[in-house]
Amino acid sequence: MYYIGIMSGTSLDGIDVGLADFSSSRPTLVCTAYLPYDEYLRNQLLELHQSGDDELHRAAMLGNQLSRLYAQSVNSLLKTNGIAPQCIVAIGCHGQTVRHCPEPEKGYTIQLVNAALLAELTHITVITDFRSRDIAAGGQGAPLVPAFHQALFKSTSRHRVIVNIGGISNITDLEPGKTVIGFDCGPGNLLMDAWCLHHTGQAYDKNGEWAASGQVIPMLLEALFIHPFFSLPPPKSTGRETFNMQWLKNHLLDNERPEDVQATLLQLTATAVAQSILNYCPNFEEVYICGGGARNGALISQLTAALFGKEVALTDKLGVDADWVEAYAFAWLAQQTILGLPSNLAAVTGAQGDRILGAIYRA
Ligand SMILES: Nc1ncnc2c1ncn2[C@@H]1O[C@H](COP(=O)(O)OP(=O)(O)OP(=O)(O)O)[C@@H](O)[C@H]1O
Ligand SMILES: CC(=O)N[C@H]1[C@@H]2OC[C@@H](O2)[C@@H](O)[C@@H]1O[C@H](C)C(=O)O
Repeated sequence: MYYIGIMSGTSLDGIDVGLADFSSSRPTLVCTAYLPYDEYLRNQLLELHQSGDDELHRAAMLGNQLSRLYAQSVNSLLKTNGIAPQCIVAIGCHGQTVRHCPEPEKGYTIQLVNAALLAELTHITVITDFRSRDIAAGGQGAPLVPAFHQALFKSTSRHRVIVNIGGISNITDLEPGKTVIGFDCGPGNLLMDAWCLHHTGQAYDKNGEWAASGQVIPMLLEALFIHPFFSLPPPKSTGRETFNMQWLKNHLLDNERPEDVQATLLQLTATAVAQSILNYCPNFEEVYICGGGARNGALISQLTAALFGKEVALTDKLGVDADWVEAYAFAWLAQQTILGLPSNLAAVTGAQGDRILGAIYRA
């Protein structure tokens, strides 16, 4: 029996679907699919990150549209691989984050998805809304993948750090014999993506080549790092509310060369991740990267340099393709919910305790 994980993350690039088998002591990712968002959908989602006219209706319509795309991705993955829907215990569907506000008292987080519709269209049990329970228990509701990193990647002898570089970047510290910690470091790719799109028309800077053609602007880098999120101790999580194009523009003089700004943004991501590791995982031995940022060679070089040349590899080396860790994680989170097991780590999110996450929509 299998589980499916669906992740559509803060990069707003598209939908990752992974089908996993947890039935043996060695879990496997059986097959995967990716469906990119078109520009119109991406822009509609971006607009919903701020208040605007008739936003409840627009949010509901986008939840429906996303769920149809999720269902299409799942159904075609099953068809292509000759797997019947009855073989899937549940789908863990993250949804599309459009607001994340984990502050005490007014805490909430919104991931768009119509899970009822997804269950109808796939005939499979759907689990969603993984973050709300953790927030209700006083936590950040994010990051949630550290529990999965622990389950899959923890070693009894080597001190590993797992780094996810998606729209936002986050780390998980897997020190043998110690409680797992993890938190969001700051921007991953989202500022680089937005700047690149604005100046080159490309959705992202392939392999960081454009950034590598520029020079870091030290004063801009320093100004960006003044944001209090970077020095805030964990638990902490963030999103597009905090790091967005407007925030970047507030720091620009408008006479910078675009490629120099891109180089600075790449350095911002690399340094934010490196500082997080050096400050909170000082005895680390190995760093493994996942998420789309793993495909940015220039970023990985800067990160490696900032970590004084310590070993930095992709999670591929641990047996999981860097592109699929998050979708795999949501399949695992779905299994935790079905088994009635907690899947937040209170030490990571700051919740009052471990909680069973997710809302279940039965097939
Ligand atoms: N070849 C590449 N070169 C440079 N960057 C890349 C490459 N491939 C992907 N990326 C970057 O990775 C991003 C997608 O990453 P990913 O799929 O991990 O994001 P996500 O799921 O939205 O993230 P999260 O939820 O963790 O914030 C793209 O928007 C792009 O910035
Ligand atoms: C609110 C939200 O959607 N947060 C995402 C985002 O993308 C990366 C980082 O910020 C992480 O905190 C989280 O996603 C992953 C899947 C997590 O919860 O671990």
